[in-house]
Amino acid sequence: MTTQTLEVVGLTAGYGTLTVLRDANVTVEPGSVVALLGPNGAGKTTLLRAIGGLLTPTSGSVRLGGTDITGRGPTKRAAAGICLIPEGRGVFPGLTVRENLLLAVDGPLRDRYALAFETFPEIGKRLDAKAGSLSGGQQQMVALARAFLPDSSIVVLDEVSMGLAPLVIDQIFDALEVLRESGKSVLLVEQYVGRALGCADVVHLIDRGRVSGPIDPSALGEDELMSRYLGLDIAAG
Ligand SMILES: Nc1ncnc2c1ncn2[C@@H]1O[C@H](COP(=O)(O)OP(=O)(O)OP(=O)(O)O)[C@@H](O)[C@H]1O
Repeated sequence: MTTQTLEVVGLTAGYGTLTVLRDANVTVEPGSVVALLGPNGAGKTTLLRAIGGLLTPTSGSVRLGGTDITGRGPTKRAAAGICLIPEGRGVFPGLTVRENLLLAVDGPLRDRYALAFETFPEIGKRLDAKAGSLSGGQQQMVALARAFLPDSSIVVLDEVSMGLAPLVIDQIFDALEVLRESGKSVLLVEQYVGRALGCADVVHLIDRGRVSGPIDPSALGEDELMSRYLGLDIAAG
């Protein structure tokens, strides 16, 4: 599947009468990694949910390859290539790894998940284990496996490193490079600012629902980023 440009244009969204996100503009170019950084409650998850079609905005649009997809639900967006990996381990602990993986595909598991198994060999070896018996890191790899499917072209990740040991976080960030190298684009929300700056081509800051314009992370060090825009209690991983 060819990766297309994802555009969030003038998006305002919230919950009931609460407006969380105001006039957000974010563009994810094909093959690029875009990081969205900001404090707790700023609206990061809300933006990702609106991109995934889980939340209907009050105004603005989401466009894929120039086509307005704002009115499409999550299933159609997934079919169009948008792969949302939500916060928390998105696995069913009582099902085996194989059963978890089969939820997202038809057809032979080994073919469809070839890139995922190459990237995370331990999950390919544990297909018959209950997902709940795996370590937290391995469960996150199972949750992430969908991102490696050939039909996932834009991968949207909400705090994938949450609660994981530093070595596992290294593995996950190496895996993001694999995604990029395979031609996919990545939009990620990440609490570890240093890690996000290390892999992102473009950064957007978000504070109280306001999203900054695109920032070139190489032009801005982590300290400057933190002090100029955030002033947050964010751990530098
Ligand atoms: N389902 C909901 N109903 C009502 N308010 C919500 C709901 N989900 C989130 N909110 C509120 O919207 C605001 C933004 O939440 P959101 O989860 O988008 O922030 P975030 O930047 O992802 O924060 P965190 O880092 O804590 O996940 C918060 O004030 C939150 O309380």
